[in-house]
Amino acid sequence: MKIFSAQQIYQADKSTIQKEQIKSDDLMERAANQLFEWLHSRLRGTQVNIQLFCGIGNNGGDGIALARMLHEHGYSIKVYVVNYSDKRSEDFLLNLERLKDLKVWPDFINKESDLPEISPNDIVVDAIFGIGLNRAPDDWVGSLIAHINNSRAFVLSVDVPSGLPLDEAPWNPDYVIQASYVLSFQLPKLVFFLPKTGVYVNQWEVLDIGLNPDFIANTEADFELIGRPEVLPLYRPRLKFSHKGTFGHSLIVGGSYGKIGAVQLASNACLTVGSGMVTAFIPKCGYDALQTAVPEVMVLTGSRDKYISGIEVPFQPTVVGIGVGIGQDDDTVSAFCAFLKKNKSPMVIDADGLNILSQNTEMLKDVPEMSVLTPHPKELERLIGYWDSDFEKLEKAKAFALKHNLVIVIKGAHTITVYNGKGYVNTTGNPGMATAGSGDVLTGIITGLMAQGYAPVEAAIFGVYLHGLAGDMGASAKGYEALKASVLVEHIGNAYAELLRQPEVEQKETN
Ligand SMILES: NC(=O)C1=CN([C@@H]2O[C@H](COP(=O)(O)OP(=O)(O)OC[C@H]3O[C@@H](n4cnc5c(N)ncnc54)[C@H](O)[C@@H]3O)[C@@H](O)[C@H]2O)[C@@H](O)CC1
Ligand SMILES: Nc1ncnc2c1ncn2[C@@H]1O[C@H](COP(=O)(O)OP(=O)(O)O)[C@@H](O)[C@H]1O
Ligand SMILES: [K+]
Repeated sequence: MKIFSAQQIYQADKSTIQKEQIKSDDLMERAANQLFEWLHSRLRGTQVNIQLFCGIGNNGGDGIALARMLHEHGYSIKVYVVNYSDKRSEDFLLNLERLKDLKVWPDFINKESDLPEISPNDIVVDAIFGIGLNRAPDDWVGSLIAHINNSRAFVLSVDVPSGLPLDEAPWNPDYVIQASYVLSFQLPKLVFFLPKTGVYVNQWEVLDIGLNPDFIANTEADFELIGRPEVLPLYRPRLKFSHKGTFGHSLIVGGSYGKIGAVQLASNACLTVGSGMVTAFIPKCGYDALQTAVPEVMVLTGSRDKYISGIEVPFQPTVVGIGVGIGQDDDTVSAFCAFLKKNKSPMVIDADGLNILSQNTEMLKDVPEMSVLTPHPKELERLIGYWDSDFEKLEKAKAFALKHNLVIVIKGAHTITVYNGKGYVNTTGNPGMATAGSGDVLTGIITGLMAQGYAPVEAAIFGVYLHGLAGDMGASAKGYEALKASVLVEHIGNAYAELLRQPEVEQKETN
């Protein structure tokens, strides 16, 4: 699903109005109808107090129109107009008149007003600011927002949590609605998925208000949300007469004394995701352990006992995954540097492999184009420098990826794969995956997919999704706390099965 900027959403609104020859308040009516249906189908007339806080723009207009529909269906409502500006939108004013026609009189909240009482049992509808927010809310509006947040009521935000700008960090983190649920129009917003702004969104859902589908299809978006529909077409089915050579020979280079497990996890994941063959290159100390732990993986060792030195392999791997548990010993840095100069295979680079690159930036020119780098935020910062906001982070990562023609996988709750000026936002995974070694598993997965012929950016997008799905299935079986990285590997097969599962309706039809 595409993720549009605020500007693109306004253009989509405009093109819909033109194409369908409707008025902008018709679109607002549609939006409010969708909001109403969502709420009504859940409440089914339950007598709960619904307090609607409406701004004076179109987001407020949505709230006022929703208030009318709730009132007409007998709900107990209280409407407040948050009067933060005298530049009221036409559709807001139109809907305010329609509400007054029903003899519903909103209270106006101004600078001087007392904050209304909100019970934890109330439902709050937050329609103060939408995507038009372009400067810091006044302090009195911020205080109202903080008051709503402190009420412990269920807060339903219209389109976006009020106070959250779409393209920069909030001016004051306390002046943003902490939404229990966000009903967002047509397309999800990038801020829902970024670490600093996603915290304001507990749950979200998109409401289809029928914006011009041609416009959406033909407009290039900087970001895309990656769910099952986006991932399924990337899957490469296995053919009957294929053999292990068809699915590539992966080389995993890594490990050091005390960190051989990282290679075990990565090579096991690489094999489990379907690489035809996997060879691990490790320091001598790990030989017995790795051969015992994963007998299917072939093992080569360097000349030193505890660290990798002189990476010599007697074959040309299809793909190389390098860096997990590798450390930063001087010999290892030299070995990595020499290996980069002679290596001809595409690469996946992780962990200390990335840290070595950050400290020896001249090595970057030898990294094969289209390689996949998989940094967590700290590793990314070492690579591209400090950022002030998630938005700056993404811009810098995009520029770095473009400059070196690389794929960068920024790991996190919503891992974002950046390539060729675009960002692909993952939707699978859970906090149980915040555990040692889960990144090593991802390195193995992406390497193993590239070995099977997935293009690097596809391997990254598909791999991140599958890794998260394995995490979700692992968490269902074990719970968050007990989810270890090895459990992720165990669930790779289930994740494939889940991805390829026929939807239930189709199954019924074929039975
Ligand atoms: N345009 C359309 O056709 C549709 C718009 N819809 C709604 O319209 C919203 C956007 O509406 P608007 O563009 O009116 O913007 P908002 O309702 O988000 O904001 C209202 C206005 O306040 C001003 N403003 C921004 N920051 C402020 C601040 N800190 N203090 C005081 N004033 C400030 C801006 O000039 C802005 O236009 C969407 O989020 C959505 O809820 C929906 O009704 C669907 C259809
Ligand atoms: N809260 C979370 N929700 C979803 N996925 C997470 C979360 N925390 C971590 N992950 C995932 O777990 C992996 C952690 O990788 P990394 O930080 O490299 O760990 P390690 O170095 O221990 O292997 C990443 O793929 C990341 O996306
Ligand atoms: K809102």
